[in-house]
Amino acid sequence: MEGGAAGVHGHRHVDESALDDEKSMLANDPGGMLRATASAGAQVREAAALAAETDLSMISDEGRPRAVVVAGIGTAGLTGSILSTVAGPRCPVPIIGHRSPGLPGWVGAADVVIAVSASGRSPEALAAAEAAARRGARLVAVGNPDSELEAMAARARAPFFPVPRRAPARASLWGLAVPVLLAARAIGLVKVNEADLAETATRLDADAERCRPGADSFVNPAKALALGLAGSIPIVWGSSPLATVAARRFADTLAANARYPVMAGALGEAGRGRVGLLDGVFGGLAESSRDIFADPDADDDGSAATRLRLVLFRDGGLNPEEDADEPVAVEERRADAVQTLAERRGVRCDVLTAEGGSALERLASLTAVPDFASLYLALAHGLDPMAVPAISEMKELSNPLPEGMQ
Ligand SMILES: O=P(O)(O)OC[C@H]1O[C@](O)(CO)[C@@H](O)[C@@H]1O
Repeated sequence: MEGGAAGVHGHRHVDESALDDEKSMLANDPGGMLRATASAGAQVREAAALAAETDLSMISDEGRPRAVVVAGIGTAGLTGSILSTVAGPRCPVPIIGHRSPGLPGWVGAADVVIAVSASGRSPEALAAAEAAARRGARLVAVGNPDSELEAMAARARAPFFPVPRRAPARASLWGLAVPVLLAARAIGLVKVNEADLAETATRLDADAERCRPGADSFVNPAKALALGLAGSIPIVWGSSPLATVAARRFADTLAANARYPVMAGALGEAGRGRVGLLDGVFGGLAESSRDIFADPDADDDGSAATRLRLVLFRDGGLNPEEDADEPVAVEERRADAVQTLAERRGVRCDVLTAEGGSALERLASLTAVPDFASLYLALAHGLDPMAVPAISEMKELSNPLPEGMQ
């Protein structure tokens, strides 16, 4: 049945066969989200090349700042979390993500502000750039060339990293994140080198190849992950700070692309509270009352059973001990423990384990497959993964009418 409001087309039940036909999948993705997501590796290379042409002496000459504020919302805001995790727990300068318009009151001339916006016009990034310039903070701007943000950076004589526009912003994660990292490198906060960038891009390319629309579900990890999640309430927990950034990204893309409600967070925190969900109505109770001979997708009344599905992002013990806040062995034991808990209660669990040497590559290894999975889940429900009318409707309803139209 077609459903939804405001021009949303889709169906509640998942159609697995929709993922078998490459041609119809591409037709159901008119905005080209599959293609844009496959460009992640290219985005890393392109951003690194464009960044090499940006003069950063203005921010690097003044040495180490008191703090770095990464200002932006949505995907742009996530770049602040990526910077924090790549800088690691030993970073000598606080890195603060700021997701509302303007800047915290304490930000001033001793600080660096990185304003990020894919469109170059989010009120959050623009107000932060404006406040940074007014308060004499060192400003760097990242986003759409020929935008208001670029003009603002030019007026403030601040470096600007152009990120060629790929709508929507969530399809530009890598194009936005790399300039933020390179700006932080210029002030000595991260050690990302050219080899890390090249290896990260290569890994993103290889994952895009494994997850390509033409690869069948039994060899395509993203289609398999999507079909496993179908009809469930996903819970996505990360075993380490880096894995938690990837978990939150998956929650963002599952919500925006596939319109699934997701709970995401750090396993350390969840283990002290939310892990109780595994026992509840959608967890152990749903599993223990399930008739094993019944259609796995149908309840007594014929409707789909709603159950939790745990997706565990593990850092794989690759975090160097001396760099970690807590011993890797503790993270690993906690991840093993939650898998055991899920197993004991019959809650299904997918595990994604990070691979690669650098923090950036490990993060990439935990985002590529899930990014594609969110698209396949949307397509299996007949949803256009790009168009989110609720966001425009929300903006329309919450923005004041222009002068003269009240
Ligand atoms: O990166 P931008 O263009 O500032 O947008 C911020 C956020 O707003 C949205 O465009 C929604 O309006 C998101 O897709 C995005 O992450």
